[in-house]
Amino acid sequence: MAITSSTNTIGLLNLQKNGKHSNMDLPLFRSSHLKVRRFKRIFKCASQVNDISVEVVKPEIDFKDPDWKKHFQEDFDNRFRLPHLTDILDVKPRPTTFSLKSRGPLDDGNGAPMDTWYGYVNDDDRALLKVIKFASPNSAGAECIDPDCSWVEQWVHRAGPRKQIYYEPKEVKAAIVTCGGLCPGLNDVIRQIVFTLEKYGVKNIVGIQFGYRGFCDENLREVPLSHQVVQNINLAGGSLLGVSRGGPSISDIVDSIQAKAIDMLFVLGGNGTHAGANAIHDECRKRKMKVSVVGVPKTIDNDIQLMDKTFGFDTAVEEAQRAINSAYIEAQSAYHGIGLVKLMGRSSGFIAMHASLSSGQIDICLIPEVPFKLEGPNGLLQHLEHLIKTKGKAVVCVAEGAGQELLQKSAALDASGNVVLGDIGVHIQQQIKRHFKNIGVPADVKYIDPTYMVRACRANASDAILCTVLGQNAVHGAFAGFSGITTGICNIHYVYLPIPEVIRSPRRVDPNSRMWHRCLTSTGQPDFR
Ligand SMILES: Nc1ncnc2c1ncn2[C@@H]1O[C@H](COP(=O)(O)OP(=O)(O)O)[C@@H](O)[C@H]1O
Ligand SMILES: O=P(O)(O)OC[C@H]1O[C@](O)(COP(=O)(O)O)[C@@H](O)[C@@H]1O
Ligand SMILES: [Mg+2]
Repeated sequence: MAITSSTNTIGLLNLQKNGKHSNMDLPLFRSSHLKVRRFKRIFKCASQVNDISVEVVKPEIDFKDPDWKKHFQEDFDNRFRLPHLTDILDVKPRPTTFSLKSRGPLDDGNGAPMDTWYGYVNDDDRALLKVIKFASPNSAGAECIDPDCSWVEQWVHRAGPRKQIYYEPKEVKAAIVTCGGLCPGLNDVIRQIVFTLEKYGVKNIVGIQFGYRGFCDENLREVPLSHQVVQNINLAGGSLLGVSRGGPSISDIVDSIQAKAIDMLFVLGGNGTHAGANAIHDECRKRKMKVSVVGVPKTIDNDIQLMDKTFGFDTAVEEAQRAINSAYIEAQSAYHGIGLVKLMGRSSGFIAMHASLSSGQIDICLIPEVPFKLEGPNGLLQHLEHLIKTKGKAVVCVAEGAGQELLQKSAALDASGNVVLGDIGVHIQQQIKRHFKNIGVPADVKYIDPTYMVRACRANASDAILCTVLGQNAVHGAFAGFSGITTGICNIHYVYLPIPEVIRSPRRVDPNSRMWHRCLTSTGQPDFR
């Protein structure tokens, strides 16, 4: 069993879903029973399964053991150890070619490092993963390892350029691939990866077109990338290389990596893409290939574990303001106006929660993590009736994954195996219209679905900076000889994390967190249960 802290976990959940067994980490303590019940509810609504049974397997930590913290930390260090080329290959380090010490305009960035530049990260540098010491398991959002909520330091590896590197830059062929759905900032990351590779002295940089598909489709050629090609790509949204879902098998992808003689692969994508990247890394290791696979988490939904946020999220929240503001204006200008905005968020309601909070115009925010009822005295429709009576208008923001249990279930999957969700926005719109018609009160419902507008736009300033740092750190990680890692921001410090730790489960809004409570305080909405 893995003793993990990614979600303050010390127990393992044995889950039976539609007859199949699987294990999942489960945040325990505060009240295990409560958490199990809540988890069951969240899981049911996120995965649209009815047949689900949950059993908590006894945690393996013996808290009576005076050394339990030491054991926990050893286990943590093992899990967060970064896979390195030297684990399987006899490769020797060499002095880095990356230095920002200027040697004049003719310098090709390919000389020896300057001893006097103190810009390198030491391999033993670490950043703290958790920074709050909770005094009680009942503190809001408490993440506890033991019942006393003891403080245990959890250190992760600091990202950045190392003094020693494991590749000869002139011999390196580096490839970049972007997978999954679009996200603001993809081009910014591509651009920074290319700039940084060139700074090390890499000449052979290519883009793989349309996600993993581009590895094996003969019609999709490698795109040569250089400073000149990527110079202005950040000015537009989307991905210069294109994206896709689904694609070839891992073994075919690795065959292609071998055939194309790729040494470094930079993979930009979400949970699914990272699962693929880790499988590619494993297969390369099995074949004893000297390849560094490094991820940069891309998900507008912000659902990657352990990170403060993923790039594109801020932009999405900002872009969503325009839709919310339009919904508000429509609602305010109509007699008994109800504005309804659907935002992305397959299983995590971060965009809806943050967009609601920042707009200050939302009366009701609905997210996948918090189930709600439409009907009945505590239902959403009753509350809307109240808002129309008292304020004459209402604005609702719903995440696409919210309330899925209210819709007809579908077994449809997209090419990557993600469940195709029912349209909760359309459903709520219809139900509101029906309800007000039934009670004989006029209501003017305006539904806005800005889904693709929100994610196809160019990164805003703060995301552009995040993309810059992550793109650069991805290259530093590959030159440092790591593989099977991803780059992120943790407590405003930049770190490398082993891929399996960030994709254990999607990160979700904790309904007990201060942020969700702030959102409820701001909207003033009751519990719709
Ligand atoms: N478990 C997995 N193992 C290997 N590859 C995967 C896995 N899940 C998804 N992929 C691949 O990763 C790519 C992107 O996945 P998807 O779920 O669509 O987007 P995201 O990476 O944003 O979550 C697709 O090409 C898909 O085939
Ligand atoms: O219509 P598409 O391209 O499948 O994308 C829709 C999905 O993309 C998302 O933004 C997440 O995409 P990723 O997992 O690729 O980051 C979801 O919120 C949404 O369900
Ligand atoms: Mg995904």
